[in-house]
Amino acid sequence: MEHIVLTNGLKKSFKTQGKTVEAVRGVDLAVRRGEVFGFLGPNGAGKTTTLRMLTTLLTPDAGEATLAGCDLLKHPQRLRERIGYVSQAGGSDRGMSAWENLVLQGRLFGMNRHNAAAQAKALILAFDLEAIVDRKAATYSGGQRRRLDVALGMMHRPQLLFLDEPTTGLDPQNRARLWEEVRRLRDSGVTIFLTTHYLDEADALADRIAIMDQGKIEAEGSPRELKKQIAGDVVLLGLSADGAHNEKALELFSTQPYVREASYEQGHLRLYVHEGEATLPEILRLLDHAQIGLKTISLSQPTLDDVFLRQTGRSLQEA
Ligand SMILES: Nc1ncnc2c1ncn2[C@@H]1O[C@H](COP(=O)(O)OP(=O)(O)OP(=O)(O)O)[C@@H](O)[C@H]1O
Repeated sequence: MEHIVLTNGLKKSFKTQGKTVEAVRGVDLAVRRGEVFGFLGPNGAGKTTTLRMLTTLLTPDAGEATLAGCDLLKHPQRLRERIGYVSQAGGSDRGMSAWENLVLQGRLFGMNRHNAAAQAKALILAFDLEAIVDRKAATYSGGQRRRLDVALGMMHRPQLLFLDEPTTGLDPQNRARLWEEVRRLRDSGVTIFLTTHYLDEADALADRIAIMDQGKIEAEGSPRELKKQIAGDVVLLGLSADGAHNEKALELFSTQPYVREASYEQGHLRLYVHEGEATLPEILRLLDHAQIGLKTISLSQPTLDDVFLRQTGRSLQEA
């Protein structure tokens, strides 16, 4: 298996107002060539700091990395030519049109006028920007501007494209459209390294994901593999009981043979069970018997949030 990104023990701390923040505390990542790699984690987990190190914008305190065949520390310049980076803010100049932005970007990467124009034309078609190509970027909708940002990141034909939260702020339609474009880029051979807050996005788009929390990688694998670790179903019980009852309910269910794991948080008892449908009547019977009131009950397949919850004891949505 060829890896396009391999990191070993990457670390970065910041000192502010006499305090040290360990933003990244020894990160090992392996991204395969040609995949969409989703990088997930709550606010402040260290995703952007990792991304900024990998894209040469920040020097690591320790560790090493190889990207697209280049050593991060020894050959940053060569590495920059092989990767693209689309930051959260995007890279377009709003006073210029899509066409001007793209051609300028190509020229900045050392392309001659002819090559820059040819690549700009191809990207305008690929990202469906024909209708607005001569208008100033300041007049674009959020979705149009994002498409231009990604096109700009692709101008110098990178092998590896970093997208930092590409769909934040987009409406569902534009999100779906960008997902399609990311898939098409992947199908054309580009490796995509994507950070996101959205679990459904990582689930739908990423071939493999890494979940980061508090500066460390907590889990890595395909969404399917990760969810398989939590075999079975998740039953979520909304209890109307008070604190003492909740303790009792947790204790009660923890000892049932069909419950693999039970946890309690914010009024909800979460049970990981082998076969949800078959165990529901038994769960209801037990609650009734113990005289514990029930407000809601739901049965679902495990999500990436359940994976995160299991690793960290917190919900990614809430974190
Ligand atoms: N330049 C800096 N100076 C001081 N602290 C920093 C700096 N950059 C990041 N940090 C801190 O490092 C930690 C990790 O931040 P980082 O931006 O990498 O997280 P993130 O996972 O990208 O979060 P988000 O999803 O909110 O963008 C946070 O505690 C943050 O406050």
